[in-house]
Amino acid sequence: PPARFDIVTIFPEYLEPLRASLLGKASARGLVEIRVHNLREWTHDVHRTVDDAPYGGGPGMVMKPDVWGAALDDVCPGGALLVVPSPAGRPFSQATAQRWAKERHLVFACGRYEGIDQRVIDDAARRMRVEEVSIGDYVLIGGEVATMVMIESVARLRPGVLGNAHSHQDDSFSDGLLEGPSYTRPHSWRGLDVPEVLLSGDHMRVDRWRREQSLLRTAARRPELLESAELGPADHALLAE
Ligand SMILES: Nc1ccccc1-c1cnco1
Repeated sequence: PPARFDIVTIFPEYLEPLRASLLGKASARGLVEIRVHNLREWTHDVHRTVDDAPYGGGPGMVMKPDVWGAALDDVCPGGALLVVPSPAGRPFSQATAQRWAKERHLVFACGRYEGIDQRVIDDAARRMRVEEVSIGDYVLIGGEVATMVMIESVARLRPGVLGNAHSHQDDSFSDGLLEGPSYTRPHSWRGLDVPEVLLSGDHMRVDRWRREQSLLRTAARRPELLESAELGPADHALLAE
């Protein structure tokens, strides 16, 4: 049965890229089902108002509870998992993607930066699971781009979506270290040569070199990952150099 992704947004055109390329093909093949809903369909007034000034004052606008409540009543049957992208959310990670890949039905509520009236989330939590999630510590205009990031990382884990090209150990994060440098032909390009170890045909040597590159890159760019990675004595010796 296809995994279903429903997205509620005031910028439906923002989600068009999900119809293109890989995910477009996957949905054409019935592996996933992506449906985009325009929040304004649930507005009550002639101006199709979706937000209003915040109680307590302050900058920006807050999205109206009655409009969102009507939309989620229609879009979220019982049993769906409601995802609310938010800068104040719990951090999204590959572990989150793995967990969500098991879900039949995910609904994404795309709100603006100042947020959605809290009662929408409190009311939804009475009848479904709700997760407020951040994709990183930077400010976006709304939740649409975060939603595309999360849908891509979840959909690619669904069987058949990536064809057999999908490497099952998950890229950079399989052993907790960053992926090192990659090379392909030609072996010399603009005066830059591929490290000769990779042309040696000595697989033990190649594997060891790749491990060293991952360790050095992780130490340089993401030292905090080293604490949770499984390092052997050779790894510690290299990092102590
Ligand atoms: N900045 C935002 C504004 C609106 C909705 C989500 C976000 C967000 C999600 N992850 C980081 O930021």
